[in-house]
Amino acid sequence: MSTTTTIPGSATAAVALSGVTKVYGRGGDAVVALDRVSLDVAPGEFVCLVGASGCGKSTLLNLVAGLDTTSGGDILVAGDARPGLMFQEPALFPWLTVGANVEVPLKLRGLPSATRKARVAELLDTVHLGDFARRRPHELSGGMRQRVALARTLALDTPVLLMDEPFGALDAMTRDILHDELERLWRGRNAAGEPLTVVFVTHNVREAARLADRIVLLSSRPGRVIYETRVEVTRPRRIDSPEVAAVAADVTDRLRAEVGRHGH
Ligand SMILES: Nc1ncnc2c1ncn2[C@@H]1O[C@H](COP(=O)(O)OP(=O)(O)OP(=O)(O)O)[C@@H](O)[C@H]1O
Repeated sequence: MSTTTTIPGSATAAVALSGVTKVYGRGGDAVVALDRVSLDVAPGEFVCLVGASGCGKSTLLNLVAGLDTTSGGDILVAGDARPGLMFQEPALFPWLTVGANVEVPLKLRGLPSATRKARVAELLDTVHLGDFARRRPHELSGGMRQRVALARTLALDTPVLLMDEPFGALDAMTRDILHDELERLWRGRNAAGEPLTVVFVTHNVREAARLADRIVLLSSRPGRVIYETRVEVTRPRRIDSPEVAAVAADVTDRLRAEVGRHGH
């Protein structure tokens, strides 16, 4: 049915889902992945989506990204740009240098060469990879490759960043550093009056409590919003702080109860 649309100049929500349903397949084989999900994400807000495996988190992001169409309901995304999407795998072009990878979206946007070079340098500095422009992806660590992927996504100059378990494959220390960097970058954009709205999917409740303004818990399949909580812990946060642990414990209890009810 309907698909992603643009909200012209909307000041209220950067992303708005209204009664979104997604059914894969037909007849007896049909799988209801999402069931009437409604969710408004404010401009500049950082929302983490958590839920049991298979509850439809990736489906929801893919729908907002416009990679797939809904079976019912509406999704509205503010602004002209398509949302940027980042996955667990950085999916870089291995034959291109780091700089050339980041340049790809700028080329696709038709920007002139000098503008592209300056923007690539700026973006690589933002993710602390200013000295690595001429390297190739295989010469970098997993965390560095994910930073390149982040720089490439930011090159879209999108106001909406959709992140699907982006740090799920990284070790705890690297993930911790990338949490700090993402938070710094996101806060910097908001402080500069260029709001960056983030919808971040994770299995890791601690990670959600570390990063989110708001955590949204989806039920086991079919995914529905069953709980939301604002994370009031002062930023910058530490993943091992008692305040973050307390938020994570609350959400984990609710997630356990949900998984217990459904057996998955
Ligand atoms: N293309 C597809 N065709 C049929 N079923 C699908 C398709 N994509 C996803 N599904 C099903 O829809 C449900 C939701 O999948 P989705 O990947 O969105 O969940 P998820 O919450 O992101 O899972 P995980 O946490 O394990 O990554 C699952 O039962 C999945 O098997």
